[in-house]
Amino acid sequence: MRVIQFASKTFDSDLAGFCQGASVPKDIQDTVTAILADIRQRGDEAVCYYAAKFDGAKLRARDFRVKPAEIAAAAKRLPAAERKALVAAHENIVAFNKQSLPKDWLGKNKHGAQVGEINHPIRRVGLYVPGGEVPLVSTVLMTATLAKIAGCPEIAVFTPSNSQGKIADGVLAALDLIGIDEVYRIGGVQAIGAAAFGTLTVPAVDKVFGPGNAYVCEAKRQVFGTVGVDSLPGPSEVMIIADESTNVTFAAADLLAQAEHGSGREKIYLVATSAEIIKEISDEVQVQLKLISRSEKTQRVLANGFLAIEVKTLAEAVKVANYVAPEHLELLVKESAHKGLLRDITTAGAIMLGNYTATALGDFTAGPSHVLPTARAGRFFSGLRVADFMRRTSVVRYDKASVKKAEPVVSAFAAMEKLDAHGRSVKIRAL
Ligand SMILES: NC(=O)c1ccc[n+]([C@@H]2O[C@H](COP(=O)([O-])OP(=O)(O)OC[C@H]3O[C@@H](n4cnc5c(N)ncnc54)[C@H](O)[C@@H]3O)[C@@H](O)[C@H]2O)c1
Ligand SMILES: [Zn+2]
Repeated sequence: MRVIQFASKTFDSDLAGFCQGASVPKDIQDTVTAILADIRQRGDEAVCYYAAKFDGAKLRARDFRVKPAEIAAAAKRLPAAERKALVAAHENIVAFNKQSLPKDWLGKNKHGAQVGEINHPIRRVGLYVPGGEVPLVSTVLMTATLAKIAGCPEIAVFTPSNSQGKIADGVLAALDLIGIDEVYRIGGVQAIGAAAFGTLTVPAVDKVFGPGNAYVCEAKRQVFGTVGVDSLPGPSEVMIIADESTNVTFAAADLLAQAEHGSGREKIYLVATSAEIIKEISDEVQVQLKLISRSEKTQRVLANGFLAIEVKTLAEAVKVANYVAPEHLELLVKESAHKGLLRDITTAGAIMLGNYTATALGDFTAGPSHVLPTARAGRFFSGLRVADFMRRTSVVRYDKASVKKAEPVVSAFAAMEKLDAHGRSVKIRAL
């Protein structure tokens, strides 16, 4: 862990330097470029090669697609309590995300012409479900549920297998629950490349979604333009803003929870109003580290990806949060400060309010998608919503009366832009 003070002369550059560590280094960028080029050229053959290299899985192209019977069997095997959890989480996710289903609208402009917007689901979407370190069962629900609400006709899911070519039962059971049967047991850069460029076995998609490690995230960035991509959700981040009212045990547990993802590139931030609070919480982190099962990988994040920041006021904490744009932001501060912080913090992916709101509630079951921007992309991206699975077309209809009203405006623009044919095309309708 590193501690810096907001008041220090080098604070801005220290913070910038630490955040820079969340961006993708040149060697990963180059690796990704090379793999994508190979996938584009050799298709399935290259996918097999990289699945063997990175996941240890000996797959033939005809093994990529998971058979319906395998999905059904996994769903059947899932213990009742786990199935119940999937259903409960799904209910909250559906209820939350239905709220943001974009609506078509039709109105009139100042000329009296009809104007409006219509929305359509994106025809074919590719969802990435991480599975390198641990199978992210919840990511199935946090992406596929939204795609279903949007009404995407084709939903293809990509997730890495283990070295035996197997996918975790929970992931397949979640897909079964949502009713998705196009599933490919391929992950990493090779999955993103196959989804974007298409191969003989994998038809190309129109947009790729979902979180992943630095390789997956960088692959999505590089295929942007060939296909659409969502918010570049990379290795997890949490920032906790703490004051004297913070529950130290809870705060330490939440820092450890996001450090445990295990890709090793996760970032955790503790912003506190005194050095004592920082010491109490970071000591407690060390105590609780002994209680969790993934402690070795988590320790790596604690050593390299843990920044504590001492501030004098919550106004300073706001400045830090707005710069970092953390994926998850826990405001474990006195209740009287909540309203002001919600007003002033404008870049967080998701805000968790009050001592009882663990980030893990949002990860699994609260309702909003856990697919959230990282590495400061929260400055310009928001968390995944149903609208991201849709595209919009604007519609305009003039009649003779309204075109007459618009003609002088068009003629003036046509003259300014020296585009005679534009002006003429409207003038002849207004005669
Ligand atoms: N931001 C969000 O919304 C969000 C949500 C959930 C999870 N996450 C993050 O997703 C990440 C999941 O990472 P993961 O690693 O467990 O799974 P992953 O599926 O994202 O990545 C695994 C794949 O990475 C590839 N890979 C690994 N090492 C490589 C190398 N040296 N060269 C090329 N390719 C390589 C392999 O193909 C492997 O299959 C975690 O960091 C987690 O924090 C983010
Ligand atoms: Zn998490």
